[in-house]
Amino acid sequence: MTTRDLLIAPSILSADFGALRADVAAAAEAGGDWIHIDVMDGHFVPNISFGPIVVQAIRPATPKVFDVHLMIAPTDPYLAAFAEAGADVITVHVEAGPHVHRSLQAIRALGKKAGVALNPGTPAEAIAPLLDDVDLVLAMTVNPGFGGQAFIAPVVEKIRRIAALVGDRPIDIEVDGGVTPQTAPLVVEAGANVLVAGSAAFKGGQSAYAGNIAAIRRAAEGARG
Ligand SMILES: O=C(CO)[C@@H](O)[C@H](O)COP(=O)(O)O
Repeated sequence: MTTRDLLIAPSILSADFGALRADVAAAAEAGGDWIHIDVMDGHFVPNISFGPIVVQAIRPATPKVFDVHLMIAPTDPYLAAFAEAGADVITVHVEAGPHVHRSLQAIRALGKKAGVALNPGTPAEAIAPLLDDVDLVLAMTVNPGFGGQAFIAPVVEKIRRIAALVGDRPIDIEVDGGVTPQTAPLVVEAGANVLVAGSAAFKGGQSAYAGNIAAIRRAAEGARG
């Protein structure tokens, strides 16, 4: 995985759960660079999605990077299971527990890329003590738990501060929530390079995925100059 390349990561929360492996394959073939996988526990966020056995079940769909976003607390008892299931990047929330360094170091010890996510209300400065332990920072532009929510525009300035804190370190800056061809240029201009898109990628059925992903990429590339 190359850092700071522009990457589009379809979020399978908006996929067809009745045919999930085939829909993941379709999103990858349609041009998704990473596959974004939202894990929710009904405790850290008010929704429940799936666990490591589903990640394992869809792993054969594509060799592309599986970007697993854990919206669960606690995280540490489950890290090894997600690594074994086929995650390539594992992201934990800074708000999910008091020992985030321990979680990030455990992810790297499992041979995986370590990400830290920030809810919209968490200041950018929360990443400052973590920069030596992360490969990715995920800025949520919705409160996590559901697809199809409205983009929280004030987070764009926070992304700019995250980019300044990251500097030239090889750390990806990912944005998730309400990403569309309209909002993608805003977050890319602020410094993001990995764009997660759920409803905007999966709308219209499989025949539309390639056009949906290309539209987000085109809009984002325009903002990179
Ligand atoms: O993590 C989440 C929601 O908690 C996201 O990954 C959503 O799946 C994004 O969906 P859209 O806002 O793009 O529809």
